[in-house]
Amino acid sequence: MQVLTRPYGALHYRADGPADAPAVIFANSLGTDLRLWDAVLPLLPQGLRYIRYDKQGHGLSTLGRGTDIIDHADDAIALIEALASKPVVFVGLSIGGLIGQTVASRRPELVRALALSNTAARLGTVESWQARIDAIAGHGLEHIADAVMERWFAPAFRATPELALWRAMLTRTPADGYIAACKALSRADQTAATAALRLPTLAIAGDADGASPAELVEATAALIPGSTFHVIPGTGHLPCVENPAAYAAILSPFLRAHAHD
Ligand SMILES: O=C(O)CC1=CCC(=O)O1
Repeated sequence: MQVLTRPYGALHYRADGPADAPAVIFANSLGTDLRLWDAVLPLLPQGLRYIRYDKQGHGLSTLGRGTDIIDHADDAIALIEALASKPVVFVGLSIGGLIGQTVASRRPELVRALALSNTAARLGTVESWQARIDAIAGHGLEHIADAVMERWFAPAFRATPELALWRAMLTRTPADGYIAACKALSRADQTAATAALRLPTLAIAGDADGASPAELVEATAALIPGSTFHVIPGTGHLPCVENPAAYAAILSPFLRAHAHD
């Protein structure tokens, strides 16, 4: 078990690949843990150091404050500083993408390239996040789980037995950790900061994504000059789970082009 000590507690991470290799860090979405990347990692280029972690208040990581996107960016910065000797490629999905945008704008010297998956510079509204917080505070995560599955996955994947595992991952997320991240999402607006980013950027969307529709992902990518944008057909919010081969086919050339000096 790999752990980074933080001022508020412990961050659970996993690093695979040679310790001295160029590093790629993965930040996952609301209600998921680092297993989000299990299916796609074996399909990515060998010889890189792949670092993934449970956001604070998710998976095995303890919760600090976590109600501001900067709290989460500070965790990612601490991981990069502890584990990587050179700038990393940052791959962020959904809130993980907002964390990546925040790290790239606050500490540009740490990020050499950015992969923005199923994310945007702003996700949802203050009202929609408050409604979700109220629902969970009143009835728990089970109450919202079916609606979340409809945003996470396209109908074909929702018909598979694997759906139950992802639903369990969501409902087992600590409610306080989930609510803290919802508060961070409700406040986060990276639009101006992301428009000032100048680094190689790849954006990935799913055409059945009910949380960050493809047009929204494309609009965020368009803020960064030179970015490229890809849609994976037949996938929802978590295409690295639904179609890892297609996801790796898009991400791998980007890593080969940008992970090395
Ligand atoms: O749960 C959802 O609606 C999907 C999602 C929104 C932000 C995030 O990280 O996941």
